[in-house]
Amino acid sequence: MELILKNVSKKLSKNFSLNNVNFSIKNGEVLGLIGNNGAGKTTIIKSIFKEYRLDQGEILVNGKSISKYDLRKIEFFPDQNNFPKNFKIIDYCYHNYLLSNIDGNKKQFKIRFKELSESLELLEYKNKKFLHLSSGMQKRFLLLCALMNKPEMIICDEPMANMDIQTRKDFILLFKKLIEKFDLIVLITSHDIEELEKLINKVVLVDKGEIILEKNFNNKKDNLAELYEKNIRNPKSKIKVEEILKGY
Ligand SMILES: Nc1ncnc2c1ncn2[C@@H]1O[C@H](COP(=O)(O)OP(=O)(O)OP(=O)(O)O)[C@@H](O)[C@H]1O
Repeated sequence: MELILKNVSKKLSKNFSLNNVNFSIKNGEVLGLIGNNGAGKTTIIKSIFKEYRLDQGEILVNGKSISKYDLRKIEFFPDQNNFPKNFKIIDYCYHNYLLSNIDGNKKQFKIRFKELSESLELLEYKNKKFLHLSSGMQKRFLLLCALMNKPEMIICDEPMANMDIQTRKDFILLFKKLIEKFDLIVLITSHDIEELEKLINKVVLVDKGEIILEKNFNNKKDNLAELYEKNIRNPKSKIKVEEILKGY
């Protein structure tokens, strides 16, 4: 699969637009989409999932305009706050499975669920509710759910938010293994540059709604922090701390 964003533009407000966004991602690539808060990363992801009508440009899969069928092969790995935690894990996974796999049935679901939960060492927790699990374990289950439909691509927006240092390290290690095992294409956003470096082999820098760099990334040669500092326009903070604290 190859996903291409071609001259994508979308005005969200008078203060923010995506401007002529171009980049691509294909088999074998794990792409880190990096940028400051408000740079437009989530807007790009929402555009891929057709949440916005583009003002200009197109999103192509294997050379054709992205379709609902293509989107069934792309899984979104949700942010921690974006799913109902009162659900039993197995029920949440089943609902998720049915939503994105209209041909799926319970028997196939059970086989796949057992296989994945065994390899992720999660089988014994399947009847627990999300809210009774640690943050790290919730993420592992969300990964499991995302893998249920054998996606070709996974898109993750800040998957390591709210994780402590060790949980983040464990998550990256596990995710890396899963990417290799299932031959996944991955698009990931994260502000955790240090962990991200261990995962990605391509980097796209976005700044103020524009793509300012797209290049292959080699963890042994390249340094993400350097690339970021060199390329991203980093205006002085607009927040005047002394003024805010005046009177306290
Ligand atoms: N629906 C919307 N209508 C108007 N403006 C929006 C809307 N959604 C987001 N924005 C604005 O668009 C800009 C880009 O937001 P976006 O969420 O894409 O940034 P981001 O790079 O994902 O940031 P972060 O790292 O903080 O998650 C921000 O200024 C945001 O306030």
